[in-house]
Amino acid sequence: MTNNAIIEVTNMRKSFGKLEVLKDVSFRIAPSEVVAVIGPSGSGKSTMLRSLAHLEEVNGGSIRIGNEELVHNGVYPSGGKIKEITSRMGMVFQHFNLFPHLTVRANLELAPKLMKKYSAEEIRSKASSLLEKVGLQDKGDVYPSNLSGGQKQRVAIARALMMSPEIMLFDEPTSALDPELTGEVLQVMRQLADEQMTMIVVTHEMSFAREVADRVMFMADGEFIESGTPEQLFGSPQHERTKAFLNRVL
Ligand SMILES: Nc1ncnc2c1ncn2[C@@H]1O[C@H](COP(=O)(O)OP(=O)(O)OP(=O)(O)O)[C@@H](O)[C@H]1O
Repeated sequence: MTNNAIIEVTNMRKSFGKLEVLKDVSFRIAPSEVVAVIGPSGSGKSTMLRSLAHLEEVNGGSIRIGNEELVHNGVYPSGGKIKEITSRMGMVFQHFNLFPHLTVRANLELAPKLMKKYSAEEIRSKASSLLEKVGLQDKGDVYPSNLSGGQKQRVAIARALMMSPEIMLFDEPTSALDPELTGEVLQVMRQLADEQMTMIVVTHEMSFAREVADRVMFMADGEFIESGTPEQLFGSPQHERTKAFLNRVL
């Protein structure tokens, strides 16, 4: 898998001051793979994901996206290279992060307009088809404050898809939602998985990890302790820490 991995992380380290949050993290993700990252609160899952999207800068290690290095042995490239690499990834956050002063449609259209990636007409038609894809074709003119949490998160997913990412990163996308609204978001994510989108999903949603992920990675104290298919990880976890965590959450 080394050569065809779409994401390759090698010896990634990240500290906040004296707090070592990621300790020598290495993993590879294959194209179209759906990986769920699970683990206790504070174990470094968000930091790992945010580092991939360059929302945090690591202190050491390398991150390769496709054939390009976002960071090599802790050193970042200069110029527009970073933006070019991170534009291949879309990210969805726990708290949606929509622009409150923009309509749903304007939220979708902002980044591609700024990046001048498509013509105005293409942007409009892409926004319409993505709103339809997430079941919100009638909400284009509405402001985020008038949407439910589940609807906001579906807008956030559509917005991330506007730039035609090759990889989608989800940071606990359903954690801020009322339980009855998680289903509609997970449904959209399942559809993306079915369409062969490469996805890394940090989640507390064990049913999603079990049913949709190709692979589940268990993180604790800034390290990946164990990784396997959902059957392996949930059925016969090998490490005591994985067992203890699953006993607590299942
Ligand atoms: N910007 C920051 N500055 C200082 N410390 C931080 C920062 N971001 C995260 N941390 C700390 O890093 C550790 C890991 O946080 P992180 O959010 O990555 O964990 P997590 O596994 O995603 O947790 P959760 O499941 O609760 O979201 C925590 O101790 C957190 O307080």
